[in-house]
Amino acid sequence: MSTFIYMVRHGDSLKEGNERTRTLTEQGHLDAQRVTDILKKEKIDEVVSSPYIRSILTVDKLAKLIGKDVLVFEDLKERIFSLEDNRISDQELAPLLEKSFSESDFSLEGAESNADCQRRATKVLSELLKTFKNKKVVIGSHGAVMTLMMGYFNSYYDLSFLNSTTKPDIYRMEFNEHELLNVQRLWSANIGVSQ
Ligand SMILES: O=C(O)[C@H](O)COP(=O)(O)O
Repeated sequence: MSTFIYMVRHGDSLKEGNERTRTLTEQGHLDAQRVTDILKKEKIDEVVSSPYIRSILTVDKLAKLIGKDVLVFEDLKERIFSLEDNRISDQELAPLLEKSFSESDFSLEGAESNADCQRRATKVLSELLKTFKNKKVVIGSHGAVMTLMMGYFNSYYDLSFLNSTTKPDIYRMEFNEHELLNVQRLWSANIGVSQ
């Protein structure tokens, strides 16, 4: 038996407003339905999420479908890039990520480094692998924290991987206990779209 973790990066989100409460765009909501359609075939047992609304909304339809509540873990939130409550701009984020993926302890004043974020999020992931051994668990997540959790098990999941992912995205990780056996991408933007 294996344990399956499904990393789900949230869908397209509104760029204005508070980092914690920013919601999905119309496209983001449509894609959350596609995420649900893809994952309903997987016979998921549990749905957990980052506390940020855009992640919860991306996996919430699936949780409802399987009759579960979304279990929210504070330490699954996105890496804290700056002390500001609002979104860091793409222009500021790109060089910050470059530096962070080459110096894992680097952070802006008072914020988190890649190493800090990876430590707290993999602690939760480790607990989930123990608590839900041999089950299938969906995690509503974000680009950086998802990459750092995946990178903990395999260094292939680095900045180039992060830059290659989409919003939303889905990766199925198969574990034997705490050993990562393989990863498969399940998201395809064309699923459910008539050609
Ligand atoms: O997944 C991510 O990269 C973060 O949550 C930020 O995404 P957003 O700025 O599109 O919400």
